[in-house]
Amino acid sequence: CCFDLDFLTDDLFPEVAPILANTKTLLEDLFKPSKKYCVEHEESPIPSDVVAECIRRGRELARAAARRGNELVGNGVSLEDASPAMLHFFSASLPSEVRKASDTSHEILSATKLLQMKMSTGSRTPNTFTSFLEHQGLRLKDAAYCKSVKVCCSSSNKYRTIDGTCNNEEHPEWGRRGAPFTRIATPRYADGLRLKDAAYCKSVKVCCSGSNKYRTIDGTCNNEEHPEWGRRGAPFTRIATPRYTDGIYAMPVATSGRQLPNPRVLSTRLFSDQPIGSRVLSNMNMQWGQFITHDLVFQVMEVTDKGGIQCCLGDGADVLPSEWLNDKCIPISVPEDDQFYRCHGVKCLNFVRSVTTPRDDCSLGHAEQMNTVTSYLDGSPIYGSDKKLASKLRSRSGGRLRQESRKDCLRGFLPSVSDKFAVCDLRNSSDPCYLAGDTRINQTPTLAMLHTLLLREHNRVADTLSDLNPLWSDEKLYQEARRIVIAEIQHITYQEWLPVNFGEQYLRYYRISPSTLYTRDYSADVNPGVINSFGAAAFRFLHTVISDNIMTCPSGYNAAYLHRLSDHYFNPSLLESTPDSFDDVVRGIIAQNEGESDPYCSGEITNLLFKSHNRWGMDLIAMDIQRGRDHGIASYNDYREICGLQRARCFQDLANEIPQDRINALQYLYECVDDIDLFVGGAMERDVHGSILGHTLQCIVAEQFYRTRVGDRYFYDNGEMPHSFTNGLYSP
Ligand code: HEM
Ligand SMILES: [Ca+2]
Repeated sequence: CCFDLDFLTDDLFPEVAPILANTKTLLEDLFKPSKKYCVEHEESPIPSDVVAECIRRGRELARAAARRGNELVGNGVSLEDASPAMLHFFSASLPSEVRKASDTSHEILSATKLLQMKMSTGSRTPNTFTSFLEHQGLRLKDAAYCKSVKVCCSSSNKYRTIDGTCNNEEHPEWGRRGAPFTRIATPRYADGLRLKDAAYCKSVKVCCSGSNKYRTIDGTCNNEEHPEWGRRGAPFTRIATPRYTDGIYAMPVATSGRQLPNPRVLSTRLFSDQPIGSRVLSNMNMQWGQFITHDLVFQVMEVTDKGGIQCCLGDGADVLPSEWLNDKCIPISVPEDDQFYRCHGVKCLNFVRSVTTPRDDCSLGHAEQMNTVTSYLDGSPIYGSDKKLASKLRSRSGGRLRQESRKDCLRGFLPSVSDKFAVCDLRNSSDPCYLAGDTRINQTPTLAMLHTLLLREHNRVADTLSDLNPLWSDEKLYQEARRIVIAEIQHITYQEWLPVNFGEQYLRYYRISPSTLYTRDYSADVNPGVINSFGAAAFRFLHTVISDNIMTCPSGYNAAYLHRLSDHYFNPSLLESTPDSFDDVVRGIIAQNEGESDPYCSGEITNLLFKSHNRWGMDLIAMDIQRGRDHGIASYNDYREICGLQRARCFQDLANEIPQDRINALQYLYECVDDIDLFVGGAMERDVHGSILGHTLQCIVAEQFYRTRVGDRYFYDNGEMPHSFTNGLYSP
């Protein structure tokens, strides 16, 4: 029963690294014949040396892929500044911690893939492999065995501690009483599924200080048992098994093994452009929705060391040939007969995979995408999700945030970014381009407007507090003002925005109804992390309510001017063209109705997204569909079941939730009812009573907002906690 690692041979390269296989020289060194390993029988746990070897080779493979990506950019395969594809990256570089986590996760994914190929040579199929792996993982996760050691040290450290902790400042747990013996050789245990090598992938360790009246900036230490929950950089949580073709990371295919329907075709056939306005909801409702989205979730795309990744020829005429294609590319191809793009000769839309991250315990397994902002509804777009940025945004006096003044304007504006031309699409160097706690800030003028209102609100509250408490420090004023502004955001969201959009009755049903009293709903068992299918599918349905135009109204509302959305992406100068402009935008967004929430979508976002100076842009709906696949989001049918509906065995079984004409369209486009993407199937459902969503998307959205509230120890209406608001803070 001996086997060797020769299974890692040339013919398997294309499966692990299809793109690298084209440049074989890179791989020759990686897969030299290796020494022999033995296993006793097929069902025994995986021998640790095999795991170690797969990890080593996976690491090399992932590093070779990253090197190749950089070389491609060095050879000129790169995106033009201010092109639609480049603007979609929001920022050309990612923070180093995000890059590092992404690199490690690719090493883990490649190792998992190699291991899968090894294990599949016996009775185990690729599909049973991941559940097998999970079982191994579970075994390792139980009991005290896997709790990572957390040691907190106080700053005064003149003397040794009694138990040996805090001697080494980087590793305060080294040498402590109760430490495991160290090894100088690999143990002969058959359990090595976790990547224990500290330098390679550290299980997440978070240290919390005792004083915790205020939230941390990065979301850590909210949950005292699991201080890592909800933090910036956490993996998204899943409520369904992912739909990857190989169970690990490969893009999903149809049940038949053929390609799933083309996302652009689904977008044009099912989400056509019909300007129907909502009868009740204003455009501010849309804007608030996007703002809280940015508070809860930000999945970023992979980049190279040198910037964004190019997947299509510069003019979109085709996909790049495979020898120039980065392995993180998943471009959307455009069919020849596309009504819009064919006029511009476009056959390829740039699209890149989301950054993945290791699981908190570094275990092997399928891909998890990273949320680069805090999962809590905590004003992170205003304050930032990391300490460095948060600090850059503060004025360091009176608890205020930095703001800039403008001639003839009473109120302040957001500060300016230093690299304006890199992140905005500007016509003149005097055009504004703002810095805030979130890099998506400049996407539209109305988003920047809401950010500005909240910045002004923070400074207004800080000034009021400072008048009332002249002895408070800058830090105290900042934290107290931040606490109040976060409470306002939570209150508006739960008390007003959710009921108006999703129906009071349903909020009661899902136990997230607003309340005017203190609550004691906090539950330390609820993980507030963002559910992958919420960000990558369900909440994106609200893209259908975006209007074609931004409206501005002069004071007195005696006129209304419309500005095409596609002329204003990444250029917020509409807010500053005259001293009255900002207020005109505020009046306009309140007076204008948002789009109806139905599967009709503005061409401004399905043909012209981030168009800048070009004649064509990207398609947001095609992106939403492709993103769901990139994240391995389970199918619509799986989610029907999870949300309590009958699983459909044929298209006609959808009739209770989806109107007949849409069933016909789905049947025309998809081969099998099990293939329907969650975003698409969910969007086709009839609204449930009082909501703008159908049953399945509503169920995911409601689950998320339940977790966001009940899993947040600092939620503003929690009573009887050390950090709770006192009653009547503002009473005279
Ligand atoms: C003019 C308005 C808007 C524009 C231009 C816009 C554009 C975008 C873009 C470009 C993405 C990233 C797509 C990707 O790479 O996968 C995105 C993601 C998303 N959008 Fe919007 N959006 C807008 C409004 C909204 C609104 C109103 C909502 C919901 C209320 C929303 C919810 C989302 C969600 C949940 C994501 C995923 C976020 C993430 O995972 O990072 N968006 N949007
Ligand atoms: Ca947040």
